[in-house]
Amino acid sequence: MLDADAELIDERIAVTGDLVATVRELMTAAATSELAPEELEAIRGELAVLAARLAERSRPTPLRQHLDLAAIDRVRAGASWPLWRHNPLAIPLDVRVHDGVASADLVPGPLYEGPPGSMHGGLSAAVLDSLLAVLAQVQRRRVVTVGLQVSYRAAIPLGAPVRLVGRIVGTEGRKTTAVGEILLPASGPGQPETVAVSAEALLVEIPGAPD
Ligand SMILES: CCCCCCCCCC(=O)SCCNC(=O)CCNC(=O)[C@H](O)C(C)(C)COP(=O)(O)OP(=O)(O)OC[C@H]1O[C@@H](n2cnc3c(N)ncnc32)[C@H](O)[C@@H]1OP(=O)(O)O
Repeated sequence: MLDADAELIDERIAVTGDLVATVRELMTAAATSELAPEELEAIRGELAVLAARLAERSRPTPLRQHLDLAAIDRVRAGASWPLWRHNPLAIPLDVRVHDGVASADLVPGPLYEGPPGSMHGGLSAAVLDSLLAVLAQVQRRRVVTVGLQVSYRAAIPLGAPVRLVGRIVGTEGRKTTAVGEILLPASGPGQPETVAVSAEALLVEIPGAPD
């Protein structure tokens, strides 16, 4: 690949990431705005123009950064992995892997609501699935999840920080078992974090290099 091509791809990845981050802000603002109906209708018209402009040239699926062998080496050296940066429907996570433990911080926003005021269980499952799949892939295995068992132990309030952690507990042939948790902050100094959600994933290696 020519240097100029690589620079263009890097620029597209960066600019699209920033664009999608702004779209996420827009999604929250649209869903929660209390402007007058006529103002909302005017804004909708402006946004429809922008949506059509973006769609003038498009790709079949979202842009994505590949967790390939080079990226895995960077993560193993301490870089975080910006998961789902380019898909506004998914929850973005900066995944770190240190001493075999994957972790990420998250503040559930208004769009993550399931039961009133707390996080949707399917979204909790999705973030843990993603975290554990990245962790397995950082072991240089290209994997998909074939099973995910989730236990909801405490509600996760919206707007407050939580911590995701995951680790691998077993590997047998093509199969990897990994466990993860979503932790609520400790209520005070010396207090433990509360496990709000725990999950166990079974991941199976599929042919091909990690990507
Ligand atoms: C950047 C990277 C990070 C990306 C983050 C996002 C990742 C999100 C992760 C996902 O959600 S992945 C999407 C959901 N998963 C799928 O779409 C997988 C669908 N399933 C398949 O495609 C096939 O089942 C699969 C290729 C995984 C396996 O089919 P194979 O024919 O190659 O293998 P086989 O069926 O022989 O299974 C291999 C082993 O896994 C076991 N296995 C397969 N499916 C299972 C299952 N459902 N439950 C329990 N065990 C299962 C199976 O018993 C066997 O065990 P043994 O080796 O001990 O015999």
